[in-house]
Amino acid sequence: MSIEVRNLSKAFGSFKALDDVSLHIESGELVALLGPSGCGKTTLLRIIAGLETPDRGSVLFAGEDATDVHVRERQVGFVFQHYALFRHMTVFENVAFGLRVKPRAIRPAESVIREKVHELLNLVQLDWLADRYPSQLSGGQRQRIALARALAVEPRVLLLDEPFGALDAKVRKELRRWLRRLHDELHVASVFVTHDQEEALEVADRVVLMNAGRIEQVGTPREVWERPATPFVYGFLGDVNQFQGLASGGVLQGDGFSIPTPPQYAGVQGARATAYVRPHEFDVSRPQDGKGYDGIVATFSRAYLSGPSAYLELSSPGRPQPIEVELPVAEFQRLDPQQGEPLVVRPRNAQVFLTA
Ligand SMILES: Nc1ncnc2c1ncn2[C@@H]1O[C@H](COP(=O)(O)OP(=O)(O)OP(=O)(O)O)[C@@H](O)[C@H]1O
Repeated sequence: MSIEVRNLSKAFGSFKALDDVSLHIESGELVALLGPSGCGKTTLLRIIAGLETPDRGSVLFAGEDATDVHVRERQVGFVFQHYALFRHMTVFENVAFGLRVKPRAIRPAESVIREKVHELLNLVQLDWLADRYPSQLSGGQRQRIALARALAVEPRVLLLDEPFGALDAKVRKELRRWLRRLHDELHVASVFVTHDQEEALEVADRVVLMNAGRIEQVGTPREVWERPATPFVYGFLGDVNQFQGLASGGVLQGDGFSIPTPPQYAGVQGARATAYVRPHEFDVSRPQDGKGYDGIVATFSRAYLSGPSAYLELSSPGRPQPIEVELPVAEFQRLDPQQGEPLVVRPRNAQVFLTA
């Protein structure tokens, strides 16, 4: 079932937690809400769930207005980071809970409940833990049981708020791949909140980048990574170097470099602009005596190797931040820079935004 939110706004006192947010999520899509702490991700999820009422705007499920539908009738399944299982109930009883509390008229027979719970426990691959209590499970197992419990009532949409946030990095990685496979089997619309960009880019069909109550960009992981729409998205998704300059006639002229500006800035004359360059988007060489060079002269300070890459830090006069460069290890070894040595770095690729 598809989810649509239209022009949602929500304020807490004078603080705008959501400011005119619109979004469409297709049935079968797994969408990540990604952004820094406090940007409104959870508020958006809670409004979709029906746990929070918007000041303005509407929520539609399968094209029908659900804004005033009570949380119990929305058929949403949700899993929160600290959504504790019932401690006094076994795993089996936890998963069965949502079915057992249904009104008598629509409550399934005991035999149907048993079958359904075992089916769900098999789905999350933990049927062998049915008789245990939550305190006898690992954190990852608890989250998978919480998910099984959310799925028991056959939700039309699945909402997950940092479901793996409290777990260590290795377990998180396993669980998010597992979530992807599970989502593909279930084919519901799923929305999960995260502030971990790697998690969002790896798992989601589309990523919604949020900042200060607004959506900055919506796109596939590749689109948002390769073509960030705003400086905020650039800075949020991975490391990036910034270079100030003046944009005129289709070119950003900076200190020692020039970079073409996007077509929409072709007519701009003498506007202040910033170029965003990822660490792997530089060529690095030694300045050659007597020749002019096209590039930024910077002093090599240090480097470390990690996997196939070398990460270099260079300083340049007038720049408070070092320039961060990533080179293939073999190239770094060929160059073999010495500490304090001047090098020339040249952006191969950059995205330019006018500076407000
Ligand atoms: N019930 C509330 N009363 C007052 N302020 C609230 C309430 N709920 C949320 N806020 C504020 O609204 C803003 C958005 O909160 P929200 O929980 O949606 O952010 P988030 O992006 O999910 O953040 P995090 O990643 O830290 O969970 C925050 O500044 C928060 O303090």
